Amino acid sequence: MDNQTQSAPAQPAQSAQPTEPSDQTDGASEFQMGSSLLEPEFDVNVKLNDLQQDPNNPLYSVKEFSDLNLPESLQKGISALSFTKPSKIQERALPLLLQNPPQNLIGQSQSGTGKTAAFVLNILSRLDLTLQQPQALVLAPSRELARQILGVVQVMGGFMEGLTTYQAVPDPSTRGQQVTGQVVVGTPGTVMDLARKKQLNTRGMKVLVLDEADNMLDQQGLGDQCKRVKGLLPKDVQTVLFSATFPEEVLGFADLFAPKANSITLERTNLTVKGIKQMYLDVSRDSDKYNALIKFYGLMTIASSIIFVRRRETADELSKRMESEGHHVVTLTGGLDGSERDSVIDRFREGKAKVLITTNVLARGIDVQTVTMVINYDIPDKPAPGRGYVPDAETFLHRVGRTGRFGKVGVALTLVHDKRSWEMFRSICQELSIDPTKLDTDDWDEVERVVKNIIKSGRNAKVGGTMFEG
Ligand SMILES: Nc1ncnc2c1ncn2[C@@H]1O[C@H](COP(=O)(O)OP(=O)(O)OP(=O)(O)O)[C@@H](O)[C@H]1O
Repeated sequence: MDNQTQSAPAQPAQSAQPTEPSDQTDGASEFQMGSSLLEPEFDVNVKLNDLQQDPNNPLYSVKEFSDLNLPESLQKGISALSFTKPSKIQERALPLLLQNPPQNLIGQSQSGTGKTAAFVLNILSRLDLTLQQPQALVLAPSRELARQILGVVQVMGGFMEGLTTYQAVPDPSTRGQQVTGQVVVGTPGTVMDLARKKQLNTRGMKVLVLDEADNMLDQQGLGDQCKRVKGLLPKDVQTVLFSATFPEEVLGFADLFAPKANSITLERTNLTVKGIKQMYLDVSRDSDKYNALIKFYGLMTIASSIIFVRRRETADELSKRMESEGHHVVTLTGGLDGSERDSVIDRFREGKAKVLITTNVLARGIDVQTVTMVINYDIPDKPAPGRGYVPDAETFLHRVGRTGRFGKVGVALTLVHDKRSWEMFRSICQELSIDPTKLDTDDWDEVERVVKNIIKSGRNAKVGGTMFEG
Protein backbone atom coordinates (compact mmCIF):
# COMPACT_ATOMS: atom_id res chain seq x y z
CA MET A 1 0.00 0.00 0.00
CA ASP A 2 1.24 3.43 -0.91
CA ASN A 3 1.15 6.06 1.81
CA GLN A 4 0.94 8.79 -0.83
CA THR A 5 -2.36 9.27 -2.61
CA GLN A 6 -3.72 11.59 -5.22
CA SER A 7 -7.42 12.21 -5.58
CA ALA A 8 -9.35 12.37 -8.81
CA PRO A 9 -12.07 15.01 -9.16
CA ALA A 10 -15.54 14.13 -7.95
CA GLN A 11 -14.20 10.87 -6.65
CA PRO A 12 -12.88 10.40 -3.17
CA ALA A 13 -9.18 9.56 -3.11
CA GLN A 14 -8.01 6.02 -2.66
CA SER A 15 -6.63 5.46 0.77
CA ALA A 16 -5.70 2.73 3.16
CA GLN A 17 -9.41 2.42 3.83
CA PRO A 18 -12.24 2.57 1.34
CA THR A 19 -13.65 6.07 1.44
CA GLU A 20 -16.99 5.93 -0.30
CA PRO A 21 -19.18 8.86 0.56
CA SER A 22 -21.53 7.70 3.27
CA ASP A 23 -22.55 9.05 6.62
CA GLN A 24 -19.89 6.87 8.17
CA THR A 25 -16.78 8.84 7.27
CA ASP A 26 -14.26 6.34 8.45
CA GLY A 27 -14.71 3.91 5.64
CA ALA A 28 -17.21 1.63 7.35
CA SER A 29 -19.92 0.48 5.06
CA GLU A 30 -23.63 1.09 5.21
CA PHE A 31 -24.52 -2.47 5.98
CA GLN A 32 -23.43 -2.00 9.56
CA MET A 33 -26.39 0.26 10.06
CA GLY A 34 -28.69 -2.36 8.71
CA SER A 35 -29.39 -4.19 11.97
CA SER A 36 -33.08 -4.51 12.65
CA LEU A 37 -32.39 -2.82 15.95
CA LEU A 38 -31.34 0.38 14.29
CA GLU A 39 -33.83 2.89 13.04
CA PRO A 40 -34.77 3.63 9.47
CA GLU A 41 -32.71 6.44 7.92
CA PHE A 42 -35.70 8.77 7.85
CA ASP A 43 -36.31 8.51 11.63
CA VAL A 44 -32.64 8.99 12.34
CA ASN A 45 -32.53 12.19 10.32
CA VAL A 46 -35.70 13.54 11.89
CA LYS A 47 -34.29 13.00 15.36
CA LEU A 48 -30.92 14.48 14.43
CA ASN A 49 -32.78 17.46 13.10
CA ASP A 50 -34.54 17.81 16.49
CA LEU A 51 -31.25 17.70 18.33
CA GLN A 52 -29.79 20.34 16.03
CA GLN A 53 -32.71 22.66 16.84
CA ASP A 54 -32.06 22.53 20.58
CA PRO A 55 -29.82 25.42 21.73
CA ASN A 56 -28.55 23.37 24.68
CA ASN A 57 -27.31 20.61 22.44
CA PRO A 58 -23.69 20.55 21.25
CA LEU A 59 -25.01 19.72 17.79
CA TYR A 60 -27.07 22.93 17.61
CA SER A 61 -26.31 25.65 15.13
CA VAL A 62 -28.04 28.68 13.70
CA LYS A 63 -26.03 28.58 10.52
CA GLU A 64 -26.03 26.33 7.49
CA PHE A 65 -22.84 25.06 5.88
CA SER A 66 -23.63 27.35 2.95
CA ASP A 67 -23.29 30.37 5.30
CA LEU A 68 -19.68 29.49 6.05
CA ASN A 69 -18.12 30.78 2.80
CA LEU A 70 -16.57 27.49 1.86
CA PRO A 71 -15.60 26.77 -1.76
CA GLU A 72 -18.07 24.79 -3.84
CA SER A 73 -15.84 21.71 -3.96
CA LEU A 74 -15.97 21.54 -0.17
CA GLN A 75 -19.73 22.04 -0.11
CA LYS A 76 -19.88 18.98 -2.34
CA GLY A 77 -17.57 17.09 0.03
CA ILE A 78 -19.89 17.97 2.91
CA SER A 79 -22.90 16.73 0.96
CA ALA A 80 -21.04 13.53 0.09
CA LEU A 81 -20.79 12.91 3.83
CA SER A 82 -24.55 13.55 4.24
CA PHE A 83 -23.94 16.39 6.69
CA THR A 84 -26.96 18.67 6.57
CA LYS A 85 -26.17 21.23 9.27
CA PRO A 86 -23.00 22.14 11.16
CA SER A 87 -22.63 21.30 14.84
CA LYS A 88 -21.98 24.00 17.44
CA ILE A 89 -18.19 23.53 17.35
CA GLN A 90 -18.19 23.58 13.54
CA GLU A 91 -20.31 26.70 13.42
CA ARG A 92 -18.18 28.51 15.99
CA ALA A 93 -14.71 27.27 15.05
CA LEU A 94 -14.92 27.58 11.26
CA PRO A 95 -15.33 31.38 11.05
CA LEU A 96 -12.43 31.78 13.51
CA LEU A 97 -10.26 29.32 11.62
CA LEU A 98 -11.00 30.65 8.16
CA GLN A 99 -10.25 34.32 8.79
CA ASN A 100 -7.20 36.00 7.27
CA PRO A 101 -4.52 36.52 8.37
CA PRO A 102 -4.88 33.07 9.91
CA GLN A 103 -5.19 32.88 13.68
CA ASN A 104 -4.42 30.10 16.11
CA LEU A 105 -7.27 28.25 17.80
CA ILE A 106 -7.77 26.12 20.88
CA GLY A 107 -11.07 24.31 20.37
CA GLN A 108 -12.89 22.13 22.86
CA SER A 109 -16.12 20.26 22.27
CA GLN A 110 -17.65 17.04 23.56
CA SER A 111 -16.68 13.70 22.02
CA GLY A 112 -18.37 12.86 18.74
CA THR A 113 -19.47 16.41 17.90
CA GLY A 114 -17.52 16.83 14.68
CA LYS A 115 -14.21 18.45 15.55
CA THR A 116 -12.46 16.59 12.73
CA ALA A 117 -14.57 18.17 10.01
CA ALA A 118 -13.91 21.61 11.53
CA PHE A 119 -10.15 21.37 11.22
CA VAL A 120 -10.21 19.42 7.94
CA LEU A 121 -12.39 22.05 6.22
CA ASN A 122 -9.97 24.77 7.33
CA ILE A 123 -6.99 22.82 6.01
CA LEU A 124 -8.61 22.04 2.67
CA SER A 125 -9.69 25.62 2.12
CA ARG A 126 -6.10 26.85 2.63
CA LEU A 127 -4.32 24.57 0.16
CA ASP A 128 -2.71 25.70 -3.07
CA LEU A 129 -3.47 22.72 -5.31
CA THR A 130 -0.97 23.89 -7.92
CA LEU A 131 1.88 23.25 -5.49
CA GLN A 132 2.96 19.66 -5.03
CA GLN A 133 4.41 19.99 -1.53
CA PRO A 134 3.30 19.50 2.08
CA GLN A 135 1.16 22.43 3.21
CA ALA A 136 -0.74 21.13 6.24
CA LEU A 137 0.19 18.72 9.00
CA VAL A 138 -2.15 16.92 11.39
CA LEU A 139 -0.64 15.09 14.37
CA ALA A 140 -2.65 12.45 16.22
CA PRO A 141 -1.70 10.17 19.12
CA SER A 142 -2.40 6.82 17.44
CA ARG A 143 -1.93 5.15 14.09
CA GLU A 144 -5.65 4.34 13.91
CA LEU A 145 -6.69 7.92 14.53
CA ALA A 146 -4.23 9.25 11.96
CA ARG A 147 -5.63 6.84 9.34
CA GLN A 148 -9.19 7.81 10.23
CA ILE A 149 -8.47 11.54 9.91
CA LEU A 150 -6.80 10.94 6.57
CA GLY A 151 -9.98 9.16 5.46
CA VAL A 152 -12.02 12.26 6.34
CA VAL A 153 -9.57 14.51 4.44
CA GLN A 154 -9.93 12.31 1.39
CA VAL A 155 -13.72 12.11 1.41
CA MET A 156 -14.19 15.77 2.21
CA GLY A 157 -11.57 16.75 -0.37
CA GLY A 158 -12.84 14.22 -2.90
CA PHE A 159 -14.03 17.00 -5.22
CA MET A 160 -10.76 18.96 -5.13
CA GLU A 161 -8.91 18.19 -8.32
CA GLY A 162 -5.27 17.34 -7.67
CA LEU A 163 -5.50 16.98 -3.89
CA THR A 164 -2.73 14.77 -2.53
CA THR A 165 -2.29 13.33 0.95
CA TYR A 166 0.29 11.40 2.91
CA GLN A 167 -0.20 9.03 5.80
CA ALA A 168 2.80 9.38 8.15
CA VAL A 169 2.56 6.25 10.29
CA PRO A 170 5.20 3.53 10.58
CA ASP A 171 5.15 1.57 7.33
CA PRO A 172 8.14 -0.42 6.09
CA SER A 173 6.90 -0.29 2.49
CA THR A 174 7.38 3.48 2.24
CA ARG A 175 10.89 3.63 3.68
CA GLY A 176 12.97 6.33 1.97
CA GLN A 177 9.98 7.81 0.10
CA GLN A 178 9.92 11.61 -0.36
CA VAL A 179 6.68 13.12 0.96
CA THR A 180 4.90 15.23 -1.63
CA GLY A 181 1.33 15.01 -0.28
CA GLN A 182 -0.22 18.42 0.40
CA VAL A 183 -1.92 17.20 3.57
CA VAL A 184 0.17 15.04 5.87
CA VAL A 185 -1.53 13.20 8.73
CA GLY A 186 0.51 11.14 11.13
CA THR A 187 1.88 10.32 14.52
CA PRO A 188 4.55 12.65 15.97
CA GLY A 189 7.35 10.04 16.04
CA THR A 190 7.04 9.15 12.36
CA VAL A 191 6.67 12.77 11.30
CA MET A 192 9.81 13.72 13.24
CA ASP A 193 11.63 10.80 11.68
CA LEU A 194 10.64 11.84 8.16
CA ALA A 195 11.72 15.41 8.84
CA ARG A 196 15.06 14.30 10.28
CA LYS A 197 15.75 12.19 7.22
CA LYS A 198 14.82 15.15 5.01
CA GLN A 199 12.00 13.18 3.39
CA LEU A 200 9.47 15.71 4.65
CA ASN A 201 9.95 19.31 3.61
CA THR A 202 8.30 21.45 6.25
CA ARG A 203 9.03 24.89 4.78
CA GLY A 204 5.72 25.21 2.96
CA MET A 205 3.52 24.25 5.92
CA LYS A 206 0.67 26.67 6.53
CA VAL A 207 -1.41 24.79 9.10
CA LEU A 208 -0.49 22.54 12.03
CA VAL A 209 -3.28 20.68 13.85
CA LEU A 210 -2.86 18.70 17.05
CA ASP A 211 -5.85 16.43 17.48
CA GLU A 212 -6.35 15.18 21.06
CA ALA A 213 -4.07 18.09 21.88
CA ASP A 214 -4.18 17.80 25.68
CA ASN A 215 -2.98 14.22 25.43
CA MET A 216 -0.28 15.13 22.92
CA LEU A 217 1.10 18.00 24.99
CA ASP A 218 0.72 16.35 28.37
CA GLN A 219 2.69 13.18 27.78
CA GLN A 220 6.38 13.78 28.14
CA GLY A 221 7.59 11.90 25.06
CA LEU A 222 4.76 12.96 22.77
CA GLY A 223 4.85 16.57 23.98
CA ASP A 224 8.59 16.85 23.26
CA GLN A 225 8.12 15.40 19.80
CA CYS A 226 5.26 17.79 19.03
CA LYS A 227 7.39 20.73 20.14
CA ARG A 228 10.29 19.56 18.00
CA VAL A 229 8.01 19.16 14.99
CA LYS A 230 6.57 22.62 15.53
CA GLY A 231 10.12 24.02 15.74
CA LEU A 232 10.67 22.87 12.14
CA LEU A 233 7.62 24.67 10.74
CA PRO A 234 7.47 28.30 9.55
CA LYS A 235 7.04 30.77 12.43
CA ASP A 236 3.67 31.96 11.17
CA VAL A 237 2.12 28.47 10.83
CA GLN A 238 -1.54 28.50 11.91
CA THR A 239 -1.62 26.27 15.00
CA VAL A 240 -4.88 24.55 15.86
CA LEU A 241 -5.46 22.45 18.96
CA PHE A 242 -8.57 20.34 19.37
CA SER A 243 -9.80 18.00 22.10
CA ALA A 244 -12.85 17.12 24.17
CA THR A 245 -10.75 17.75 27.30
CA PHE A 246 -8.30 20.49 28.25
CA PRO A 247 -7.32 20.11 31.91
CA GLU A 248 -6.24 23.44 33.51
CA GLU A 249 -2.59 22.48 33.71
CA VAL A 250 -2.49 21.61 30.01
CA LEU A 251 -4.17 24.86 28.96
CA GLY A 252 -1.05 26.58 30.39
CA PHE A 253 1.31 24.97 27.90
CA ALA A 254 -1.31 24.95 25.18
CA ASP A 255 -1.06 28.74 25.25
CA LEU A 256 2.69 28.53 24.70
CA PHE A 257 2.24 26.07 21.84
CA ALA A 258 -0.49 28.11 20.13
CA PRO A 259 0.20 31.70 21.15
CA LYS A 260 -2.56 34.33 21.07
CA ALA A 261 -5.05 31.63 20.11
CA ASN A 262 -8.77 32.23 19.94
CA SER A 263 -10.32 29.74 22.25
CA ILE A 264 -13.57 27.83 22.51
CA THR A 265 -13.76 25.95 25.79
CA LEU A 266 -16.39 24.06 27.78
CA GLU A 267 -17.40 24.26 31.42
CA ARG A 268 -16.18 21.25 33.39
CA THR A 269 -19.81 20.27 34.09
CA ASN A 270 -20.63 20.25 30.41
CA LEU A 271 -18.13 17.69 29.20
CA THR A 272 -20.30 14.60 29.17
CA VAL A 273 -22.43 13.52 26.25
CA LYS A 274 -26.06 13.15 27.32
CA GLY A 275 -26.79 10.32 24.89
CA ILE A 276 -24.33 8.04 26.68
CA LYS A 277 -26.14 6.20 29.45
CA GLN A 278 -23.76 5.53 32.30
CA MET A 279 -24.16 2.27 34.19
CA TYR A 280 -22.10 0.13 36.49
CA LEU A 281 -21.99 -3.40 37.77
CA ASP A 282 -20.77 -4.11 41.25
CA VAL A 283 -19.23 -7.57 41.45
CA SER A 284 -17.59 -9.01 44.50
CA ARG A 285 -14.21 -10.10 43.18
CA ASP A 286 -11.83 -9.36 40.35
CA SER A 287 -12.45 -12.85 38.97
CA ASP A 288 -16.23 -12.18 38.79
CA LYS A 289 -15.63 -9.44 36.26
CA TYR A 290 -15.05 -12.05 33.59
CA ASN A 291 -18.36 -13.81 34.29
CA ALA A 292 -20.20 -10.50 34.20
CA LEU A 293 -18.58 -9.71 30.88
CA ILE A 294 -19.68 -13.01 29.41
CA LYS A 295 -23.25 -12.32 30.49
CA PHE A 296 -23.05 -9.15 28.41
CA TYR A 297 -21.69 -10.81 25.30
CA GLY A 298 -25.09 -11.11 23.62
CA LEU A 299 -25.82 -7.43 24.21
CA MET A 300 -22.37 -6.47 22.99
CA THR A 301 -22.98 -8.08 19.64
CA ILE A 302 -26.34 -6.43 18.90
CA ALA A 303 -24.24 -3.76 17.22
CA SER A 304 -20.54 -3.26 18.09
CA SER A 305 -18.77 -2.86 21.43
CA ILE A 306 -15.39 -1.92 22.80
CA ILE A 307 -13.96 -3.37 26.01
CA PHE A 308 -11.22 -1.25 27.59
CA VAL A 309 -8.61 -2.84 29.84
CA ARG A 310 -5.57 -1.40 31.55
CA ARG A 311 -2.82 -3.67 30.27
CA ARG A 312 -1.98 -5.47 27.04
CA GLU A 313 -1.63 -8.70 28.99
CA THR A 314 -5.20 -8.43 30.26
CA ALA A 315 -6.41 -7.83 26.71
CA ASP A 316 -4.61 -10.94 25.48
CA GLU A 317 -5.78 -13.10 28.39
CA LEU A 318 -9.39 -11.97 28.06
CA SER A 319 -9.45 -12.55 24.35
CA LYS A 320 -7.88 -16.01 24.63
CA ARG A 321 -10.38 -17.04 27.27
CA MET A 322 -13.38 -15.64 25.45
CA GLU A 323 -12.34 -17.22 22.16
CA SER A 324 -11.76 -20.57 23.82
CA GLU A 325 -15.32 -20.42 25.12
CA GLY A 326 -16.72 -19.69 21.68
CA HIS A 327 -17.12 -15.90 21.87
CA HIS A 328 -15.76 -14.07 18.90
CA VAL A 329 -13.59 -11.06 19.80
CA VAL A 330 -10.64 -9.16 18.32
CA THR A 331 -7.84 -7.42 20.18
CA LEU A 332 -5.87 -4.31 19.35
CA THR A 333 -2.93 -3.25 21.51
CA GLY A 334 0.43 -1.59 21.05
CA GLY A 335 1.90 -5.09 21.07
CA LEU A 336 0.76 -5.75 17.48
CA ASP A 337 2.68 -4.56 14.45
CA GLY A 338 1.27 -1.86 12.18
CA SER A 339 -0.27 -4.07 9.51
CA GLU A 340 -1.92 -6.29 12.14
CA ARG A 341 -3.38 -3.21 13.81
CA ASP A 342 -4.70 -1.96 10.47
CA SER A 343 -6.34 -5.26 9.75
CA VAL A 344 -8.02 -5.47 13.19
CA ILE A 345 -9.45 -1.96 13.13
CA ASP A 346 -10.61 -2.34 9.52
CA ARG A 347 -12.46 -5.54 10.37
CA PHE A 348 -14.06 -3.83 13.34
CA ARG A 349 -15.13 -0.84 11.22
CA GLU A 350 -16.57 -3.12 8.59
CA GLY A 351 -18.61 -5.00 11.19
CA LYS A 352 -16.79 -8.25 10.51
CA ALA A 353 -15.70 -8.21 14.15
CA LYS A 354 -18.20 -6.86 16.63
CA VAL A 355 -16.37 -6.94 19.95
CA LEU A 356 -13.01 -5.24 20.27
CA ILE A 357 -10.79 -5.56 23.32
CA THR A 358 -8.25 -2.80 23.62
CA THR A 359 -6.19 -0.57 25.91
CA ASN A 360 -6.07 3.21 26.11
CA VAL A 361 -4.33 3.19 22.74
CA LEU A 362 -7.84 3.46 21.22
CA ALA A 363 -9.41 5.57 23.98
CA ARG A 364 -9.33 8.74 21.92
CA GLY A 365 -10.80 9.90 18.67
CA ILE A 366 -11.83 6.59 17.12
CA ASP A 367 -15.17 7.04 15.36
CA VAL A 368 -17.11 3.88 14.57
CA GLN A 369 -20.76 4.85 14.51
CA THR A 370 -22.08 1.36 15.20
CA VAL A 371 -20.46 1.21 18.64
CA THR A 372 -23.40 1.11 21.03
CA MET A 373 -21.57 -0.16 24.09
CA VAL A 374 -18.30 0.68 25.83
CA ILE A 375 -17.19 -1.44 28.73
CA ASN A 376 -14.62 -0.28 31.26
CA TYR A 377 -13.35 -3.65 32.37
CA ASP A 378 -10.65 -1.80 34.30
CA ILE A 379 -11.17 1.73 35.55
CA PRO A 380 -8.71 4.13 33.91
CA ASP A 381 -5.95 5.50 36.12
CA LYS A 382 -2.81 7.55 35.67
CA PRO A 383 0.41 8.07 37.62
CA ALA A 384 0.51 11.12 39.89
CA PRO A 385 3.81 12.27 41.40
CA GLY A 386 4.05 11.10 45.02
CA ARG A 387 0.52 9.63 44.99
CA GLY A 388 0.89 6.45 42.99
CA TYR A 389 -1.97 5.92 40.55
CA VAL A 390 -5.05 8.13 40.64
CA PRO A 391 -8.38 7.93 38.74
CA ASP A 392 -8.15 9.33 35.22
CA ALA A 393 -11.41 11.15 34.49
CA GLU A 394 -10.22 12.47 31.11
CA THR A 395 -9.43 9.00 29.81
CA PHE A 396 -12.78 7.75 31.16
CA LEU A 397 -14.54 10.49 29.22
CA HIS A 398 -12.68 9.71 26.00
CA ARG A 399 -13.20 5.96 26.35
CA VAL A 400 -16.96 6.24 26.85
CA GLY A 401 -17.07 8.80 24.05
CA ARG A 402 -16.41 5.98 21.56
CA THR A 403 -20.18 5.51 21.70
CA GLY A 404 -22.98 8.09 21.50
CA ARG A 405 -21.43 9.77 18.46
CA PHE A 406 -23.16 12.79 16.91
CA GLY A 407 -26.48 12.42 18.73
CA LYS A 408 -26.61 8.63 18.79
CA VAL A 409 -27.22 6.85 22.05
CA GLY A 410 -24.90 4.38 23.68
CA VAL A 411 -24.29 2.52 26.88
CA ALA A 412 -21.15 2.90 28.98
CA LEU A 413 -20.77 0.10 31.48
CA THR A 414 -18.11 0.21 34.19
CA LEU A 415 -17.18 -2.81 36.29
CA VAL A 416 -16.29 -2.25 39.93
CA HIS A 417 -15.10 -5.12 42.07
CA ASP A 418 -13.55 -3.82 45.29
CA LYS A 419 -13.28 -0.77 47.53
CA ARG A 420 -10.48 0.79 45.55
CA SER A 421 -12.16 0.43 42.17
CA TRP A 422 -15.42 1.71 43.69
CA GLU A 423 -13.67 4.79 45.07
CA MET A 424 -11.95 5.44 41.78
CA PHE A 425 -15.22 5.19 39.89
CA ARG A 426 -16.99 7.42 42.40
CA SER A 427 -14.29 10.04 42.13
CA ILE A 428 -14.53 10.01 38.31
CA CYS A 429 -18.33 10.33 38.46
CA GLN A 430 -18.06 13.23 40.87
CA GLU A 431 -15.50 15.00 38.76
CA LEU A 432 -17.61 14.62 35.62
CA SER A 433 -21.03 15.11 37.31
CA ILE A 434 -22.14 11.65 36.22
CA ASP A 435 -24.96 9.91 38.06
CA PRO A 436 -24.61 6.28 36.97
CA THR A 437 -27.30 3.64 37.21
CA LYS A 438 -26.47 0.50 39.13
CA LEU A 439 -27.39 -2.68 37.28
CA ASP A 440 -28.85 -5.46 39.36
CA THR A 441 -26.82 -8.63 38.89
CA ASP A 442 -29.64 -10.67 40.45
CA ASP A 443 -31.94 -9.97 37.55
CA TRP A 444 -30.15 -10.44 34.23
CA ASP A 445 -33.39 -10.44 32.26
CA GLU A 446 -34.12 -6.96 33.48
CA VAL A 447 -30.56 -5.84 32.76
CA GLU A 448 -30.92 -7.17 29.24
CA ARG A 449 -34.27 -5.47 28.71
CA VAL A 450 -32.99 -2.10 29.92
CA VAL A 451 -29.80 -2.17 27.86
CA LYS A 452 -31.58 -3.42 24.73
CA ASN A 453 -34.11 -0.61 24.98
CA ILE A 454 -31.39 1.98 25.01
CA ILE A 455 -29.56 0.47 22.09
CA LYS A 456 -32.81 0.20 20.14
CA SER A 457 -33.65 3.85 20.63
CA GLY A 458 -30.79 4.76 18.26
CA ARG A 459 -30.82 8.53 18.70
CA ASN A 460 -31.03 10.52 21.88
CA ALA A 461 -34.51 11.92 21.38
CA LYS A 462 -34.13 15.05 23.47
CA VAL A 463 -31.33 16.51 25.50
CA GLY A 464 -31.82 16.18 29.22
CA GLY A 465 -34.31 13.35 28.79
CA THR A 466 -32.68 10.66 30.89
CA MET A 467 -33.68 7.05 30.62
CA PHE A 468 -33.03 6.51 34.29
CA GLU A 469 -33.72 8.78 37.15
CA GLY A 470 -31.72 8.51 40.35
N1 LIG B 1 -22.38 18.36 10.64
C1 LIG B 1 -22.46 17.05 10.75
N2 LIG B 1 -23.62 16.41 10.45
C2 LIG B 1 -23.72 15.04 10.60
N3 LIG B 1 -22.71 14.25 11.06
C3 LIG B 1 -21.53 14.84 11.36
C4 LIG B 1 -21.35 16.26 11.22
N4 LIG B 1 -20.08 16.54 11.60
C5 LIG B 1 -19.51 15.38 11.95
N5 LIG B 1 -20.37 14.36 11.81
C6 LIG B 1 -20.12 12.93 12.13
O1 LIG B 1 -20.00 12.83 13.53
C7 LIG B 1 -19.11 11.80 13.89
C8 LIG B 1 -18.14 12.32 14.95
O2 LIG B 1 -17.27 13.27 14.42
P1 LIG B 1 -15.75 13.40 14.90
O3 LIG B 1 -15.08 12.07 14.84
O4 LIG B 1 -15.13 14.51 14.15
O5 LIG B 1 -15.97 13.80 16.42
P2 LIG B 1 -14.95 14.48 17.44
O6 LIG B 1 -15.61 15.70 17.95
O7 LIG B 1 -13.60 14.63 16.80
O8 LIG B 1 -14.92 13.37 18.59
P3 LIG B 1 -13.72 12.89 19.57
O9 LIG B 1 -13.61 13.93 20.64
O10 LIG B 1 -14.21 11.59 20.11
O11 LIG B 1 -12.49 12.77 18.74
C9 LIG B 1 -18.42 11.37 12.61
O12 LIG B 1 -18.94 10.12 12.22
C10 LIG B 1 -18.77 12.45 11.61
O13 LIG B 1 -18.88 11.94 10.30
